[in-house]
Amino acid sequence: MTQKLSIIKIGGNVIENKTELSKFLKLFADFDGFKILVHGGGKLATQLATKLGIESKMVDGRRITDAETLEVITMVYAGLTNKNIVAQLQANKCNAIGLSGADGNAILAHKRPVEEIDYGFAGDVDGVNKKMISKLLKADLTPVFCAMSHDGHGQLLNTNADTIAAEVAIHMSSFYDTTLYYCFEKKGVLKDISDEDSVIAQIDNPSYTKLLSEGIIADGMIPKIDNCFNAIERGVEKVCIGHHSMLDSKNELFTTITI
Ligand SMILES: Nc1ncnc2c1ncn2[C@@H]1O[C@H](COP(=O)(O)OP(=O)(O)O)[C@@H](O)[C@H]1O
Ligand SMILES: CC(=O)N[C@@H](CCC(=O)OP(=O)(O)O)C(=O)O
Repeated sequence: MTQKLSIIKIGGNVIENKTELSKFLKLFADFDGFKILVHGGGKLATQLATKLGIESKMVDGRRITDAETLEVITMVYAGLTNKNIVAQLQANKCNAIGLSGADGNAILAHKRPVEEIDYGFAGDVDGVNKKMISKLLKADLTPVFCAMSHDGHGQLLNTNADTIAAEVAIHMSSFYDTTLYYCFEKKGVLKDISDEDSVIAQIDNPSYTKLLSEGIIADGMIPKIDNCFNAIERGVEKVCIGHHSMLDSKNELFTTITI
């Protein structure tokens, strides 16, 4: 029987809130089975960039990553955020190991070609070192990935954390039955953004098209759901979007994405 693996992504609004982050990390540490954590941290990067006098530019939810911005995000994602999360997981008796995509050649990418927009040092994923990651899991280590990949020629690249989570889940699904969880500050995909309890239980391709045309799904939720469909279409068993308390088995209110 194929073993189960959970890939869990935690969003930037939770990372910024110390109390909520610590609640989430406790749930994550107690979560049964093989697991991998992927974290964002875009908001913290924007805050540090502002303090340093560097303007942050986003296009369609993606950061334009020039050389200075790459330095900031490396400090924030692979440094401060990743190491704080790992230390807190260790305090919860979860033997976490923090990784960027360069560590152990975990996530290989290429710099996004310049078309209408030059995203700078933004990476599109080409491959995931599933053998290395599997060895870590079997050694009882829990990988914690930040939103960074590399090109194999010495260049670090910025890759959206939702995409890192989907790509890791897709590649690991040749070894494991994988479930991908997108955890954030809301209870799921909402029918009415002002009503926290209006969670849509299931979204498939036709209902997604309708929700998009009605403007119910917008902003950062669009690339998130695109990543969900990509994952389901490429071998991931199950994809859920929900509150960061979703890892509590008592919590049954969240959104499931199906084809
Ligand atoms: N229908 C919807 N239901 C829930 N959130 C939505 C919806 N439409 C847009 N959003 C927005 O999408 C955001 C989540 O996307 P994003 O900020 O990229 O997530 P993350 O915090 O995981 O990085 C929510 O904070 C919310 O403002
Ligand atoms: C290319 C790109 O846009 N990368 C993202 C990576 C961080 C991220 O995805 O963080 P959240 O999950 O908290 O949004 C960025 O720099 O904002």
